[in-house]
Amino acid sequence: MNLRKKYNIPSDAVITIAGTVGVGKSTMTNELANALGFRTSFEKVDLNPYLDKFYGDFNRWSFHLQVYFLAERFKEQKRIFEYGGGFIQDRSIYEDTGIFAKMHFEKGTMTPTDYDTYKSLFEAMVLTPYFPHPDLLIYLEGSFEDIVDRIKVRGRPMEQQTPIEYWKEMHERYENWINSFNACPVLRLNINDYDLVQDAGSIEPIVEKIGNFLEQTRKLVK
Ligand SMILES: Nc1ncnc2c1ncn2[C@@H]1O[C@H](COP(=O)(O)OP(=O)(O)O)[C@@H](O)[C@H]1O
Ligand SMILES: Nc1ncnc2c1ncn2[C@H]1C[C@H](O)[C@@H](COP(=O)(O)O)O1
Repeated sequence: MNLRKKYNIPSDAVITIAGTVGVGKSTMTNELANALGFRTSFEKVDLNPYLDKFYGDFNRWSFHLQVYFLAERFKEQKRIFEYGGGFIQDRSIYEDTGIFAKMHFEKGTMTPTDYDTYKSLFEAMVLTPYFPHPDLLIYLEGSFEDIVDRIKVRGRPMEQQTPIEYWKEMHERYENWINSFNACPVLRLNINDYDLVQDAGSIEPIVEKIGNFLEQTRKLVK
């Protein structure tokens, strides 16, 4: 039986997968979309013209990269809106501003003027009808050691050359960020509690959790 129907997940739901670099968002996006018969919305890392340059020189490229990501996510958001939902989205727009832009500004690798410009652009774009909040944000969490191992195994060259302190800082910021995030309902999943790579069957308990969670949030809204 179709897992979406079995667990009563609306066909127009929009579910965003959040979490630090390497935690397993893309893998989860693919598996969940397959299980639910949903479309996917991915970050296109290979086609990003700034990402490599950014890792080589944060000061020079952080503003360009944030503006590029913002434009890409806005286009994706519009696509999701036009299809009428039924999407799994790899990373939320909230992380761009709440984690990345903020971190680069606070560490001094984005100037205050650039950060202000970015924030006003973000606010102007997000406050449009194309930006309904997702029905659910799934937050993937795990130990710093496990996540760094995954970054190493995946082996993107630009990420291998990045000092480990960068990933540590990001891991800590994510924990703080999610604890105060309230733009939409959040379901937290620990990466030690499932294994989508070795065990294909581990997606069903996750879908069941999502179904139960959405049902609870529907009751709260009524
Ligand atoms: N459940 C899992 N168990 C083991 N390895 C995983 C799991 N999920 C993802 N991985 C591996 O971890 C690495 C990062 O996963 P990915 O989905 O690309 O993360 P993200 O999109 O969050 O950066 C990949 O090499 C992927 O195969
Ligand atoms: N908003 C962003 N600013 C800087 N870097 C970013 C941003 N969004 C994604 N990234 C980087 C981090 C990774 O190197 C790649 C892809 O992210 P992943 O978590 O592996 O999907 O882009």
